[in-house]
Amino acid sequence: MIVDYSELYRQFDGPLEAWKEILPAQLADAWDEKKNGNLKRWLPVFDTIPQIVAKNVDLNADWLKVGDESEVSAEQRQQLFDGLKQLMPWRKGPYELFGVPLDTEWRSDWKWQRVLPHLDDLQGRRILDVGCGSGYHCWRMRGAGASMVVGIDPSMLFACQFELFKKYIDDSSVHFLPLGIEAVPQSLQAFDTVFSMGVLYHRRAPIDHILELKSCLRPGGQLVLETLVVDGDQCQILMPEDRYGKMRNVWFIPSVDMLILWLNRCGFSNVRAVDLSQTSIQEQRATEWMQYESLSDYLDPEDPSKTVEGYPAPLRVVILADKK
Ligand SMILES: Nc1ncnc2c1ncn2[C@@H]1O[C@H](C[S@+](CC[C@H]([NH3+])C(=O)[O-])CC(=O)[O-])[C@@H](O)[C@H]1O
Repeated sequence: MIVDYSELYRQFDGPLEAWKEILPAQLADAWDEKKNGNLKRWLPVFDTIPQIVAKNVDLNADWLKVGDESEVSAEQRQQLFDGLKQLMPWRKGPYELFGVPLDTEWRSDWKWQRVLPHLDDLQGRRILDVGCGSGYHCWRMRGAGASMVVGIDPSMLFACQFELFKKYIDDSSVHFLPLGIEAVPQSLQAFDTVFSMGVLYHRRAPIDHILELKSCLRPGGQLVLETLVVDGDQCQILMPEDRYGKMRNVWFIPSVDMLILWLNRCGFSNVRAVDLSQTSIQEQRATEWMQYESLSDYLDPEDPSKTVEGYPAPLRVVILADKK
């Protein structure tokens, strides 16, 4: 395993003790190269990139800034560039690593700008970010004052991308666990804020997902739920026949009012939508660092208000809710 989790275990106290008991086995399994063949391709990157710590780090910069160009030699910069290339595709960002601009498929900073102003102050909070991707938002949460951030995501590519940045950032309070939400013990009630952004529509059982998120929160904690929605009233929901915007695994896309109903039925209070935004082809697009298809290829070329399958184009809501 390339990651030393001893600091994480040290910080997992109080209600997190229950998870600490099973975590070592879960993590060993996730990092098992026999079970995930791609790790053989990605892990060697960690032997070839410069072994330094960044001096100039700005977790509040939209292009998350880790190190200045002046902190590395031309040779080290090339090693970094090559290492980053080996960990493509880069979907969630953007970052700037020792002067190398990493323009990712998503402008995840735009989502953060839509979310952050509405949140309970993150200062001193323990946060869980479910489906955290490369961990871009985890770093931004820490930049906004969180005392500890735990990001979980079952993608081992995202895990490697996160660990590459973690190598250079001298901060022991942000952690990535390469696990799905299913791996979190029930009734943990350990986090002050739980984020689930871009995950709900991938879940076959959305109500169970909401209840899982709730069980991670302490009483009085805040849920931040960001997901795809469709226009319509409390009775409206879209279940794609097959793909949605060429994405597999899209199950339920409710209206905002239906989503609010779900959260109320799950026992949350103060449920409110704070942002509704159409995803633009400026926010999600192919770049040098993600050269596959992106949003413009998923939309009907004749009518970009629809996906290629004829469904409404991606519209995303941010909902906040309090656990009683
Ligand atoms: N069972 C699971 N448990 C946890 N995560 C999962 C699971 N299954 C898939 N994921 C992860 O959920 C993330 C969803 S992406 C949102 C990223 C970020 N939050 C963003 O808002 O930009 C949006 C998208 O791919 O449509 C991916 O990284 C999956 O690996």
